[in-house]
Amino acid sequence: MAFEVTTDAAEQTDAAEQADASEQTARAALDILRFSFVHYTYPGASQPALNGLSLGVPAGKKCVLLGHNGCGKSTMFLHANGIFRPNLGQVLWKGMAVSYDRAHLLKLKQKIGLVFQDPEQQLIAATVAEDISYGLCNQKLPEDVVREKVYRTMETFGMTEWAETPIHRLSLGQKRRVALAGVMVLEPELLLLDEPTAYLDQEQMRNFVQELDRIHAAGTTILMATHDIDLAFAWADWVLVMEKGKLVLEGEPEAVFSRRDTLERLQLRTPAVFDVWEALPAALREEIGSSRVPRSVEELTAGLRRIAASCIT
Ligand SMILES: Nc1ncnc2c1ncn2[C@@H]1O[C@H](COP(=O)(O)OP(=O)(O)OP(=O)(O)O)[C@@H](O)[C@H]1O
Repeated sequence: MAFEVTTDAAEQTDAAEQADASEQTARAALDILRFSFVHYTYPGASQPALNGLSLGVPAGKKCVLLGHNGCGKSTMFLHANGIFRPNLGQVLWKGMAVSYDRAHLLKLKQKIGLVFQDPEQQLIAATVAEDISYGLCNQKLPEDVVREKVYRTMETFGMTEWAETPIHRLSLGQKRRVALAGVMVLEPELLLLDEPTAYLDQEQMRNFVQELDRIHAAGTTILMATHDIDLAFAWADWVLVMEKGKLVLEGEPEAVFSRRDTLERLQLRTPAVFDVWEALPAALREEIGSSRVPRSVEELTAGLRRIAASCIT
């Protein structure tokens, strides 16, 4: 199901409004993070970056955040873990309004890990091991605990051999992985990733997505901002779409990408596999036998190969 978010009351009947409201209330209880009517304008800017943003991140899901350049995705992330404070409205963590005193913010930053778009913004220490230990040292943990956690994380991320490597010697893909490891070492409950796959090659992208799936399987909710529509469709189980600082559409991937009119208006394309699937004759789709649209070209090709094989035998 996809929910199109409209602020025009005239577009909604009373009954639909009531159904929407109870649906929203029920869903809000399942959200790990919630934005409630958040407004934010950068100092000196003429337009708001967040313009009454209300959205929820459902606990336990793999979520993507889509939207045109400048629609407010990064600004939303900076509000999520308290780096920015709304001019108006509220950010809620597990149903509780975020409190902006130092002690609470420090705790919030452990629970909500943010990986920036540009790893250079995040990596500050001289070597990989030092960088991964940075957040733990800030928590003033005993040295042996820090060492153990850093080693375990480097092992999980397959980077023990880089421990003493200077950060500036790493490739972009490697820097991205170190930045992710530096956030994951703090064991956040929610991981926010700002365009993590931009400029990665196919192999790096596959490895990165596998790492995310492992992180998610271990119990972390993930919200990834991306411009990669095919990745969004293949990976996510919940999709949020923003426009001009507001949420305009949300739902399961198939439902969201069925809203062609809305997506066209937002100048967002549909996933390639979605278009190919819709162009196939209904009989062929039935024969492939999937109860849902295949999530990737590989999945669709596997279905077509199965049919081709059964025709030959
Ligand atoms: N430091 C800043 N000062 C003033 N305006 C800013 C600043 N950072 C962002 N903005 C403006 O705020 C709006 C939202 O920007 P934001 O970076 O959050 O968008 P985005 O959706 O993450 O974009 P992209 O997809 O290009 O990364 C844009 O209009 C942008 O120009």
